[in-house]
Amino acid sequence: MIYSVTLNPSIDYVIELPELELGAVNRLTHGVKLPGGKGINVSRILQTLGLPTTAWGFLGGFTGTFIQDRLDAIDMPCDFTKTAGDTRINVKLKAASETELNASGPTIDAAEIAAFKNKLDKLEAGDVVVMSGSLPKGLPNTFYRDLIPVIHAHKADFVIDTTGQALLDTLPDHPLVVKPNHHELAALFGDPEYTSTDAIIKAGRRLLGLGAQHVLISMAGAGALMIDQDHAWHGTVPKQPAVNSVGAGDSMLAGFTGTFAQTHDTLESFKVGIACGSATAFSEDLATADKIAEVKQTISITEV
Ligand SMILES: Nc1ncnc2c1ncn2[C@@H]1O[C@H](COP(=O)(O)OP(=O)(O)OP(=O)(O)O)[C@@H](O)[C@H]1O
Ligand SMILES: O=P(O)(O)OC[C@@]1(O)O[C@H](CO)[C@@H](O)[C@@H]1O
Repeated sequence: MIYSVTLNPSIDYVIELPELELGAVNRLTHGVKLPGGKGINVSRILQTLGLPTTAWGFLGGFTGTFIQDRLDAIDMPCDFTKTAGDTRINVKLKAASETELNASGPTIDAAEIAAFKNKLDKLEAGDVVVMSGSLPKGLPNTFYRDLIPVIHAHKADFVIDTTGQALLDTLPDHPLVVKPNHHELAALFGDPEYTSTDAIIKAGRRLLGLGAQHVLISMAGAGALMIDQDHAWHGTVPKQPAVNSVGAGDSMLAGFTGTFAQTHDTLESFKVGIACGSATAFSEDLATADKIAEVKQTISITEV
């Protein structure tokens, strides 16, 4: 089972207009409300792939009810902890360029935190916990890290989608996979933007040396790299107009983690990860199974 943890879910209100004029009344040409938050996106893709998943996190208020209803409608297994505050609404504005307005979310109180932590008792050996997204108010910055000993005590693996020092701090605990994009990787080691694949691979190997089990480096339209103890591979992505960047990284992480948990086949997991990421980039919402299968056919992987 793969459990996703979304401590700060959101309704993603995706709106479109030809051009945004600040200080004026703007009329939308299109608007859609989606259940969002990085972990929820991970679980949605896992479910699309037919892989077992359960979504954990906090939901509250009318916005929380909306998300729960939308997930129930697709038969997503969920076990959210109820919060007194309203789950946030994030605005994803598509005009000449994409702008995201992410709210801070409700404050979580001590009783709600304790109720959430009790869920971890359900973990079994071989499960994976994917923790991603921002922390709502009320939770300490160490919240994700503090869950790791509990996850390990159940002989389960973990993934934390984070960046910077928070990412480095998790490495000694051997995350199943880390997924920086190439800009985040450069920033991590205080380097300027990398200009060669070799330099990116070298930096990726440093993350392996520090404890990551797999390093997945996404490079948007330039494809992705996968590095493990024995190999480094580059995967191409197909050329199609990208219509959506929201959730592409989550989709990639879901594709890799879910496939690896089932098969322990790094190469196949890498391929599925790229297919899920790119299929979402080419779709208005998260990728469908058909789109993932179509995109997967076009990916080629080479050892580098
Ligand atoms: N323009 C694109 N064309 C094809 N595939 C893309 C494009 N943008 C993203 N992808 C796919 O999605 C994956 C993740 O994208 P990206 O490198 O932007 O990660 P990220 O920065 O974590 O994304 P996010 O915007 O979700 O935070 C890429 O490796 C690729 O497979
Ligand atoms: O504010 P956070 O928690 O960092 O990110 C939240 C978010 O932007 O991430 C997802 C895409 O990755 C969206 O569904 C959601 O709105």
